[in-house]
Amino acid sequence: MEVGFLGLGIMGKAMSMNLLRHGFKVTVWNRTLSKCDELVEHGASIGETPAAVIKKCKYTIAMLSDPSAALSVVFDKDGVLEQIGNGKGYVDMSTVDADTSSKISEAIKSKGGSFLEAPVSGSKKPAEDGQLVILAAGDKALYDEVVPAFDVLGKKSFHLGEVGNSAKMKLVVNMIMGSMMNAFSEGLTLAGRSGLNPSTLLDVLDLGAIANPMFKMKGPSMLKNNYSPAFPLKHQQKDMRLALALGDENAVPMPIAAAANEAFKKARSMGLGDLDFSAVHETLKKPDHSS
Ligand SMILES: NC(=O)C1=CN([C@@H]2O[C@H](COP(=O)(O)OP(=O)(O)OC[C@H]3O[C@@H](n4cnc5c(N)ncnc54)[C@H](OP(=O)(O)O)[C@@H]3O)[C@@H](O)[C@H]2O)C=CC1
Ligand SMILES: O=CC(=O)O
Repeated sequence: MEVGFLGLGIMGKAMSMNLLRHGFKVTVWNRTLSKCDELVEHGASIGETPAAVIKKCKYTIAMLSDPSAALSVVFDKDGVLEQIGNGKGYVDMSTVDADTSSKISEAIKSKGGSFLEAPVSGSKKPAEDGQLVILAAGDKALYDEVVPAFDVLGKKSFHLGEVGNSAKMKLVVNMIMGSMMNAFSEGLTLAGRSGLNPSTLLDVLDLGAIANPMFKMKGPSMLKNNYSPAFPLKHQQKDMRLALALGDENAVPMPIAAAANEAFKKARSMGLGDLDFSAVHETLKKPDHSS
């Protein structure tokens, strides 16, 4: 199967590498074109523009940072819309809001193409290991056609109905995750400041009802102040912001998510946006008055 891939950030690189490893022919494009080189070494071809990739491939996947990137790659000059048409499918796996996804869907369909939104749960490691959870919605025939690619990228795929449903599902999931990360950071900090060993807290948490892979994976590196990015904090804050807007639309009070969003904003203001989202832990540390 031949696929195009737009966006080779943390996720896109891992996902397209995975497709190559499983025998897919992959044509890649990235805004910073030099990031294509490593994929080319592993057998990928390069498309000079999103339009060139769409022209070449029957199916194209996108994995871009945010709504503005997702829209730009479709609507701007040399974008997806210039070459999409009958018989071509576009699958946007970026995390965006339902409105953005619907705009893209309508534009693609108006040109005769078919569209799926398919954001994913799971981070850098699950992307490398083909263990993502794929939340697809939109054209069911396209979904059925790209299942072989989803089977390589993920451990489970859902088709959630009409476009917008997957965007919403993904935002709900990440709203919960961002709130949990803040509670976890506060717990680690409180343990340390009140004279407990935070490592022992990790062991205790892992044995009880609130044990989860995120605490287990992130806890030890957070205690070492290691925030090497798997899921960049700026993207988690974008997801909190979009989830809060969804809450606003639906008149759902979300005081915990709102507080978590403020903490992620504070972290961004401290210059931590490109680090892992667990770096929100740093917002709780005492200022250093030593200098
Ligand atoms: N990392 C993770 O754990 C997960 C991330 N996600 C979601 O997946 C998406 C990608 O995340 P991730 O790979 O981590 O992000 P990165 O920041 O690593 O990569 C972002 C990608 O978007 C591209 N991009 C940004 N702005 C534009 C633009 N205006 N036009 C064209 N391309 C642009 C970047 O290109 P360039 O290289 O030129 O900057 C890069 O390819 C996000 O929506 C994120 O929320 C979902 C699940 C897990
Ligand atoms: O969106 C991030 C994730 O880990 O899922």
